[in-house]
Amino acid sequence: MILQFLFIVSVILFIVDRWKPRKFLKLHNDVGNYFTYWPIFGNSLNFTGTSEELMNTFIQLTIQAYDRVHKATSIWIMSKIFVIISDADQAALVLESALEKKYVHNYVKDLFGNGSIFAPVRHWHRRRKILESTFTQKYVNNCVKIFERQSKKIAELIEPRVGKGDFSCFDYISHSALGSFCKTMFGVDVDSQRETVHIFLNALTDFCKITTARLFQPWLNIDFIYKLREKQDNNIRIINNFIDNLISIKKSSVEEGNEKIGETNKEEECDRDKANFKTISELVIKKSTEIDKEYTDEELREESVALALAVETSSIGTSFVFLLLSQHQNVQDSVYKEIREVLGETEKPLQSKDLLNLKYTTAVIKETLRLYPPVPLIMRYCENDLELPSGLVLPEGCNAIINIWGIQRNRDHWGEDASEFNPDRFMSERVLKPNAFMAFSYGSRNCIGQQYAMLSITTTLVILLRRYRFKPATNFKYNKNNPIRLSLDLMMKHDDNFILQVENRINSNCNS
Ligand code: HEM
Repeated sequence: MILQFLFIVSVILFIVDRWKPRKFLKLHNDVGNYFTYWPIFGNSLNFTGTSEELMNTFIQLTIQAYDRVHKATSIWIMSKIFVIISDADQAALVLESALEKKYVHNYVKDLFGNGSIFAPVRHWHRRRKILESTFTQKYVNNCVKIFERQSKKIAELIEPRVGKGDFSCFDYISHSALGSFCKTMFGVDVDSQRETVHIFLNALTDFCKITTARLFQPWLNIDFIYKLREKQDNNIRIINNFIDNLISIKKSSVEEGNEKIGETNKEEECDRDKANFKTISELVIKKSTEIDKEYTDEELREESVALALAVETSSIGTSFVFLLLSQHQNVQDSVYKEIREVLGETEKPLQSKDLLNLKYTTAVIKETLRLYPPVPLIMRYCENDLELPSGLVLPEGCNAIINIWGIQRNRDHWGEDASEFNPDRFMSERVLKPNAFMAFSYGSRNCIGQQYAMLSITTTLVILLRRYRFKPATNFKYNKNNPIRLSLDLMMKHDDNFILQVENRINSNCNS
């Protein structure tokens, strides 16, 4: 029975493979790649293997793109064509004109529904309007107190790791960022629930891993063979339960007149009152009511799950910054020096205006996100024919992959030293090509949380660098011949889980 089914499916796929639309065949002819094409599978067999191998395949496609007329490659994922764009101007046009994320939305909708990040455009307009009115610079400035408190908790938690050799900083950072998110989104403190947070973050990571595998290897969607649906359903259940629980705590606290918001303590409440702090959930509900009708619990959950994923992106960015600082001691010294000069010796509460004055620190964060963008690619769907500046036409119905990784390392935009870590390039008045920095994307569907992410990363840097010096992990010095190992699972991470070492600054010799 199974064999018969597989035979019929193979015949159908073979026919589909032979009769691809002419416009797509022409597109592949104009763009193409150097990989082997397999009947039925197209290039998708190149995307099997570990998350690290997937990232390496992607890097190879980027290198191929640099040598091609349109600075792009095209791949067949079974019978679907994807054009991978590695030039800033070509990408900018696609990001401005093609707003749909149809292909990827199909794979993630069971979890994110119409949550803003992947939402179909008909839902996205309203969601974007609501979020945009919330994530203003003014609002984000008020979140600094929460970022500061959470970062101090990381500082306490890593204390036992001081001088004890290699450890991964990622889990500490990611727990803390989720803590900030739960506080800013719902006013709920989850710090005492480390195990629940851990299970939630693992489910989110596993969801991304399975989704990425399925995106590039569509046969993994045959559930009765691969049994991934059950795993994915379990991940979704864990993630939704966690968020639903936060929503219900928030709701009951509102009903009880904000008497007890989660496990908020008195001192924190006092701070919140001072800043007249409203949670993101309060603001989005208010805005949705003003626009048309109040967010349902389901809408609020979808948006919250999307934002939790976005916050995980920020944790990855923060961890890359620490990884690079551990490798570049001179840069770490300069950041520390700037922190002392701008913020002084005493540990006054941090103010966003001071953090925004940390120009070199900001340059270090941007340079890190340039070389190691946590979201290295974005998929968009072309609903109409789209002519790019190079003359290439992306026909209606094809998918474009914006190769943020490739654009941010393209020598045409960044010069011959494009793959070197040099924060000074963001200190100069004139960045070589401003739209080539796309870590937060570009155009009307760009990242809403850019200021939130930048301030939260800066706060964590300030708090941890004041107290600690970060050193490379044993026997690990990266260079051209020994690059940082990367993995790709919707987001890009360090495959060795951001391993480094930590010392007390007070005891370290270079304390200037
Ligand atoms: C270093 C951290 C971050 C990076 C690198 C990043 C990057 C991105 C990228 C590449 C996109 C896709 C945009 C597109 O499709 O064109 C995006 C979308 C988005 N991000 Fe971020 N993000 C970060 C942190 C955050 C944070 C902390 C939040 C909120 C708390 C956030 C909220 C969003 C939202 C809501 C969208 C969807 C925007 C839309 O579709 O209109 N992001 N982000």
